[in-house]
Amino acid sequence: MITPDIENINVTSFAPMPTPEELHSTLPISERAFDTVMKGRADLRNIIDRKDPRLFVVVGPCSIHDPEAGLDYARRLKALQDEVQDTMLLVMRVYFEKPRTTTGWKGYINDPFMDDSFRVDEGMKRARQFLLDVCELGLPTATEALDPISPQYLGDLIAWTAIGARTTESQTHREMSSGLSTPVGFKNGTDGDIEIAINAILSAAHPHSFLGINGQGNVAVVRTRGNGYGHVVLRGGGGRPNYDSVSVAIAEQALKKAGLPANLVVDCSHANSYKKPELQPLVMSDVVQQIKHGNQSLVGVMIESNIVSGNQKIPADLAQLVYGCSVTDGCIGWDDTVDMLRAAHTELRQRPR
Ligand SMILES: O=C[C@H](O)[C@H](O)COP(=O)(O)O
Ligand SMILES: C=C(OP(=O)(O)O)C(=O)O
Repeated sequence: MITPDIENINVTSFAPMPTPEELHSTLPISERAFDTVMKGRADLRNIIDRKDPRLFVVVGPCSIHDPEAGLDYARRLKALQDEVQDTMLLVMRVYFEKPRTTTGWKGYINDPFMDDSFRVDEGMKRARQFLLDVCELGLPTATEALDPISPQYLGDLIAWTAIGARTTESQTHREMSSGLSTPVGFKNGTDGDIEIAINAILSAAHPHSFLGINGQGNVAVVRTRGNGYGHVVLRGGGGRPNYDSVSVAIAEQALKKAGLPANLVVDCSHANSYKKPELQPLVMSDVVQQIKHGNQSLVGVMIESNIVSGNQKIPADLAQLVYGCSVTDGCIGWDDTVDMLRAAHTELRQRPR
């Protein structure tokens, strides 16, 4: 029995959710989506294992808030993927869970109607539908795993996972990562600390036992195998970027010292571009030059991109929202995204093999 007056003093209610299995049976994975996810994960593992010389590119909106615009973006990206596929593997950034520095909209799962109604049940369903739609286009997806329960609902539709700068040091997220089915990129901390990401890789590579839920929605002790595909995502921090060749060499040395393979991803956004989206192409071009000059550790990049550049505040009247423009961090617009990726494609064709 839960005793009122002493327990859950600050909890106002518990709203029921469908179980992961119920949501899977409402929106089952299709054959095409299954193939996309399996191929996407295999391609990513092959890139990380150096069996595939391409660069993987996690590219897409800072967050999804309008599935129609998100799918419009996905169709454009799929066409671009077909064009650049011999040098790059494009994986769409499909971020539904936003970690906030203090408060703010926490993403499409938490508040899909953006009106503080917090219909997490509806958000999870719509998120799953969106992921299915993207995978059915043949485009693999990447997301940030923030809530440790969400992967039970959506994990079958994800090819690459990020653990964010604010949670890389969290044991809960390292445990969760040890059971994820995808390669996992651990961001360095917001202060620029890469040691926490290295410790996260070491921790997540081990088996863990921790509390979670199973497919039937029962509280369970989750026992994991350990995830051998953890890697560092350099996102800058503490007021300075860390994508330059010296920072990359420092990260390589730190990984070597920890006995880990030198696998690095550069996030062109966030502190690497001082949160100025228009600077992302400069970061990307620097990374591509490092690769062209023989760097062996850079396996991927991340780009925050949308149909329309910049970002917008969420207006009280949602009809005023600008179509295809971020409601969280600023993004580079579509035309610049195409230019940036085509330029990288041309350069990467000349990379040493
Ligand atoms: O990329 C996303 C943001 O940088 C992150 O969610 C933090 O956002 P905030 O500082 O606006 O809360
Ligand atoms: C929150 C994000 O990044 P970081 O964790 O690097 O701040 C993000 O990529 O949306």
